[in-house]
Amino acid sequence: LEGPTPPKPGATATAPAAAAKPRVVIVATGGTIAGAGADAANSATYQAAKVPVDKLIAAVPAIAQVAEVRGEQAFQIASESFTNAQLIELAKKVSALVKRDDVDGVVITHGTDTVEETAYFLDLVVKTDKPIVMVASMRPSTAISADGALNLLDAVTVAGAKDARAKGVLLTMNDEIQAGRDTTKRVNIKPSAFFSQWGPLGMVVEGKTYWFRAPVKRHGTTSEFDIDGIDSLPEVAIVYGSGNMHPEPYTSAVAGGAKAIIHAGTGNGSVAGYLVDTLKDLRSKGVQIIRSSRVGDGFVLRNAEQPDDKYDWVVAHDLNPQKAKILAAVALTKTQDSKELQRIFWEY
Ligand SMILES: NC(=O)CC[C@H](N)C(=O)O
Repeated sequence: LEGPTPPKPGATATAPAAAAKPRVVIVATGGTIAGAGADAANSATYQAAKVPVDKLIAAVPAIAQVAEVRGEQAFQIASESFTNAQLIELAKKVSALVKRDDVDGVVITHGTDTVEETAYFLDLVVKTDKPIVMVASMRPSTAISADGALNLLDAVTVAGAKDARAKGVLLTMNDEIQAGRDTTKRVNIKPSAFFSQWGPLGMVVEGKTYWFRAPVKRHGTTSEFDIDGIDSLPEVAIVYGSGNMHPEPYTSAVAGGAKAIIHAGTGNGSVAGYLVDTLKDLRSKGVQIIRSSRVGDGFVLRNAEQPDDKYDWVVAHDLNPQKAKILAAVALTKTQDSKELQRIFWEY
């Protein structure tokens, strides 16, 4: 019988090197994931944006097994208070981080209320294939069955995963990996708050990613937009459709500086007959009219319900009003041409 090959004379035995852990930066912005309540029974009554990032990381020791992490406190706010100025500041910070050789991925802790807007904004303007993963929670850290700790661990896992590269900005919550472009807050009181009509991209379970689909819309390195060249965003207003409307919400939005109006229309982005002249008039003054829908799912068809070609209006494709607002603002930094705007709404 042959035994193991004896080492060659002069060779030194070395232990196999431990695989280097991915280096992930956690950029904290506030929200419920950093929230604290008076009592463990307070799952919905608490103050958001209280716990600093280093404490969030220290509360999940398992993170150290998954990645080498460090935290940066960008803001400490509830996400409904995000303005364009903060969106731009955050995107520039993330853009600088992903350019560094010592950063493999970025996690952003955020409030759930507008995380879908921030996720889509970063998806459009940060030119990178490195994973950028949004994370949030529905229960504050002090609550029984708080969801933030596992969500954060999962987000770091995804941000450090090679197979998460080039998939656009992601959102990791409730074991699911959602596309930042598609995902939207659908339930305002349960940990299963986020949903995409096209389904999650994958799941993260016990430190492993499992993928089922990939985004086809332009994002990251395939996007024509770059935060490094954007210093401000134009005003875009959303007007919510219902029965018995009046023109003033549209006209006063424009008087307040809106360069585009997202019509969150009924059904397939329909417009009340008595409002059509108001919208045509605003378009003739240079305001972009973009038809989205107050219905959560589906997509608005061009020239269905209203003759968009004739009126020179744009349709928001499958983007809900708040996502359409983000894309319109980003697109208007580059073009004022409605045909270009429509092309962008098909491609992103
Ligand atoms: N679950 C949450 O994060 C909501 C808290 C708060 N309104 C925010 O969006 O920051």
